[in-house]
Amino acid sequence: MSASHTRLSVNLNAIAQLRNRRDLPWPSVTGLGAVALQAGAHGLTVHPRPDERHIRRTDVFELEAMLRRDWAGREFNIEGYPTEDFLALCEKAKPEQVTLVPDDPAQSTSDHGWDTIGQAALLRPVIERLKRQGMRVSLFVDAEPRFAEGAAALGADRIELYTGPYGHTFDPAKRAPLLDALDVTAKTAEGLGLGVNAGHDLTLDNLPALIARAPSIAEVSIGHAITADALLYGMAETVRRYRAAIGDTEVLAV
Ligand SMILES: CC(=O)[C@@H](O)[C@H](O)COP(=O)(O)O
Ligand SMILES: NCC(=O)COP(=O)(O)O
Repeated sequence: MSASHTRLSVNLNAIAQLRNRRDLPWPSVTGLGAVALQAGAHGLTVHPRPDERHIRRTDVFELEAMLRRDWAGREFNIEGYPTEDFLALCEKAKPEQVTLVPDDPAQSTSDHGWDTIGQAALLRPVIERLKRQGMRVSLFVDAEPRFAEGAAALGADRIELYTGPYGHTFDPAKRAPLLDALDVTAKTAEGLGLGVNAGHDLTLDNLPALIARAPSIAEVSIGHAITADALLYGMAETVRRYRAAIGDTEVLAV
């Protein structure tokens, strides 16, 4: 199998949510992040929401310090809605990538992408502000080519394809048109010079068909299913299984 283009970023939200059940420091967000990196995850992703239901500001800075200290070459990806607080957090943590997500604070999870055309006035100055400070900017979008076109016009570096509808579909026949939409949006983005990430409800079951259809996807960020599988197989073995599912055979320095 030829080396994959796709890399895995492990989202630690669910680990943090489990930790927050008690006033105790375990399961350790940094500890399990380190296990994931040791097993070859290309990076770590967090989505610090305003209510700190899972990832806390303190987690962000502990992870940033650990990555900078111990994991040269691995990436930190911070996701969130561009409030002033969120932008200030990113400017302090300086992750390699910021993924902007149009979530309302009351949402239970991310369930749609940006209207990169209708919300251009909000997004453009934010993208410029983050890029000026050396952070790569990715915009979370639904699988519609027009949103990739809007992201390119705004000067974003990447899009992240919202794969929730695909992840919620288990019938291969019903998955086909969803894969078509993801593929055409990815190809539209690439044709405009954008990188393509993907995420939300990706699993060991649905990843191979997605990567086979859109092999140019640069990064998949996965948290919910990886955490569920880690309860069965352990984090290290789970990361190895997800890397195999995306065809990532790169030998990384540890
Ligand atoms: C943007 C996205 O789809 C996910 O990365 C998001 O982080 C999920 O958030 P919760 O973990 O809070 O459901
Ligand atoms: N951007 C998607 C992500 O980071 C994790 O989403 P999920 O795997 O928890 O659904």
